[in-house]
Amino acid sequence: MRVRILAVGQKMPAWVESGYQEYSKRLPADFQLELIELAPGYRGKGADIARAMRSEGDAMLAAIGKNERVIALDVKGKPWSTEQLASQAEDWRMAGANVCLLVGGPDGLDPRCLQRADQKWSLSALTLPHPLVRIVLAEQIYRAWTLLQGHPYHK
Ligand SMILES: C[S@@+](CC[C@H](N)C(=O)[O-])C[C@H]1O[C@@H](n2cnc3c(N)ncnc32)[C@H](O)[C@@H]1O
Repeated sequence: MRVRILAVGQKMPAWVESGYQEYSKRLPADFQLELIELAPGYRGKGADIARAMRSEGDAMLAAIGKNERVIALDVKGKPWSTEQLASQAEDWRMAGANVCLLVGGPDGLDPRCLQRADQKWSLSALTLPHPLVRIVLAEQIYRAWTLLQGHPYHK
């Protein structure tokens, strides 16, 4: 089974890279977690934010695999407990499904990406900075995997 994170934002600071790696590297080969970083739209002087989000949306929609289950990370989505995430992951594994998780940039996800999603997942009622979201995802996916394995990490 493969889970891909499609996230807006490249050239992240070292703490983001190492936070993400800290958890993603713990997962075994048969539960792959892959991070695809997408270029942010232009937000410099005179930027048109709607246009920046459209270009991020174009890249994200093009990167979604043909048969992937698409889950948008959205503060207004449905909250899942770690147990619910583990149960979802088990369903995905049993169905042989590949999954992609969409993480927006500073201004959120392009509305077309939210429409394209099969499910919308909220990590919290708090709005998190987009670099932190990929780390939280890696940790929660690792935690869900340990729960399925009966590993003592999850208490
Ligand atoms: C800085 S947030 C964007 C905030 C923007 N105002 C919005 O409403 O989406 C960047 C991205 O991180 C993800 N994100 C931030 N907080 C989240 C949360 N609590 N639950 C799920 N995803 C979240 C979403 O994918 C969002 O598009």
